[in-house]
Amino acid sequence: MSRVLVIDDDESICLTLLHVAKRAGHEACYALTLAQGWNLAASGEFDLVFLDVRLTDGNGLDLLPKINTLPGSPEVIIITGFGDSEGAELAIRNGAWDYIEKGDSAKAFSLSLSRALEYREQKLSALKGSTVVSLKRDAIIGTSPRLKESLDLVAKASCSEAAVLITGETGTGKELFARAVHENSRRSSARFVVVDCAAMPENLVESMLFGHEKGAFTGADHSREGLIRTADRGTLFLDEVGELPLSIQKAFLRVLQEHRFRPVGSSTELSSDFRVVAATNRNLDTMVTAGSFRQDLLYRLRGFEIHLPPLRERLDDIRDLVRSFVDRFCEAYGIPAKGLAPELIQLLQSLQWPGNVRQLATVMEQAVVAAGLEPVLFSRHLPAEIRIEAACSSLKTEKPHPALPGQESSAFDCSVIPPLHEFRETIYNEAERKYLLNLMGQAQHDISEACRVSGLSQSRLYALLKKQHLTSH
Ligand SMILES: Nc1ncnc2c1ncn2[C@@H]1O[C@H](COP(=O)(O)OP(=O)(O)OP(=O)(O)O)[C@@H](O)[C@H]1O
Repeated sequence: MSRVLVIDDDESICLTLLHVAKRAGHEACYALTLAQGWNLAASGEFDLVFLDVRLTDGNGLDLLPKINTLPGSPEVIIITGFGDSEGAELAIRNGAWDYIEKGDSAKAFSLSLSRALEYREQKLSALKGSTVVSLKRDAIIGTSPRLKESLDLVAKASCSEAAVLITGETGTGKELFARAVHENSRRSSARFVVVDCAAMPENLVESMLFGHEKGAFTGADHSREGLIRTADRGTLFLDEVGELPLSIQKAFLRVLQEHRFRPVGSSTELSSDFRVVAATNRNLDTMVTAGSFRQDLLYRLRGFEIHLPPLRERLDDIRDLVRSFVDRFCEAYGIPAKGLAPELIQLLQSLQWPGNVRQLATVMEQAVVAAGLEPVLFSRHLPAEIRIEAACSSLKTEKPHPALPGQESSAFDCSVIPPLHEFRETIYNEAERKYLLNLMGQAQHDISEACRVSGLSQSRLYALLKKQHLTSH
């Protein structure tokens, strides 16, 4: 059960919201002035405040920053009258959870209330369960239980000297976590040396890792220190370790065991006190079975294994990640910080994210650019392909279910319902694009033929192709 406060000078609105909150099983009370409201809110006992904008004794938005600094930092939903939506957008930018209009139905009030309280519950339980408070993790964003399990392992691995293997899909943050292991270890003042095993030409891998003497091979004009030596007293990060050629795997295993190696063309052995952290998005066990990865090396690398979950399995983190990316890109583009509409977050949480956090960052950069100076980011600012994916995934979640007596069965039963005009526009656009692709394919890119088949004029056809970013040839 949560505690809800309504601050509004219209008593009928207060009573409606009180009823909505109580029916959902929460305790609720109301205040008809800002002064009274603040007195109640300052007790710090509320989880959620419904806050009107225009009250007889002042503007609700002026109270928002004060409410945000209260110890329990309750969620705030702004109640707006007709024509106040600009102020409401500003409110979201300043930390309000959502805004609702006075004319909205009680169902809309109750939906907004339950979403805000659900978010709050997750936020509080994530804070409570935080066992890794002492870990330096500045760049790693997220509080989901799945992410925290991985952070716990970082904390454990950082206290040890054992090798660490970080696994996970592309873009899940493997390099970020590898850096966190280094930064939290006793080696943090020495270097973190990245070896991109996928990007090293096979004939140079050995000399890049072990170094070489002058004249060791054609083109070796100078002797060069290898990356293993550079990582002395620090951490050697083998990114994409699954791509390491088999011949080098054998030599590297020996270095891992003895911490001694011989640069190419040298007769002297050198030593290096490095700690290895490796990462891969491949299944190394399968590679071992297939004979393309050495079992003994895998055994050696797996001192600690940290698996990073894909973003779709920790959707709770999306909000914080988006907040951080939007702030970062606004700063980079020199535009004022933006608020985030809850419907934007819900849409982002409905997607699969095959490129994980990296893909989310790219999408948010595009959205920030598209929104320009608008103060709040909405889903309409997202790139078209993302909105289409969301619309299609909501179509796929359609599940036939018998209608309850007196209730119509819903055509699109999905958790994220976009506004109808947005949904319609997305589907319409997708259909139009498919039509044009088929049309141009069938007409073999002959414009006159395409016009004949479609009944479109040339100028209209060109305009449509341009709109859909399709070429006419
Ligand atoms: N939890 C996170 N918090 C903040 N940023 C993150 C997080 N996870 C990943 N990123 C960002 O996403 C991008 C990709 O991360 P990173 O390069 O570490 O992924 P990766 O798993 O090593 O990817 P790949 O397998 O493709 O090399 C980086 O810009 C990184 O800063």
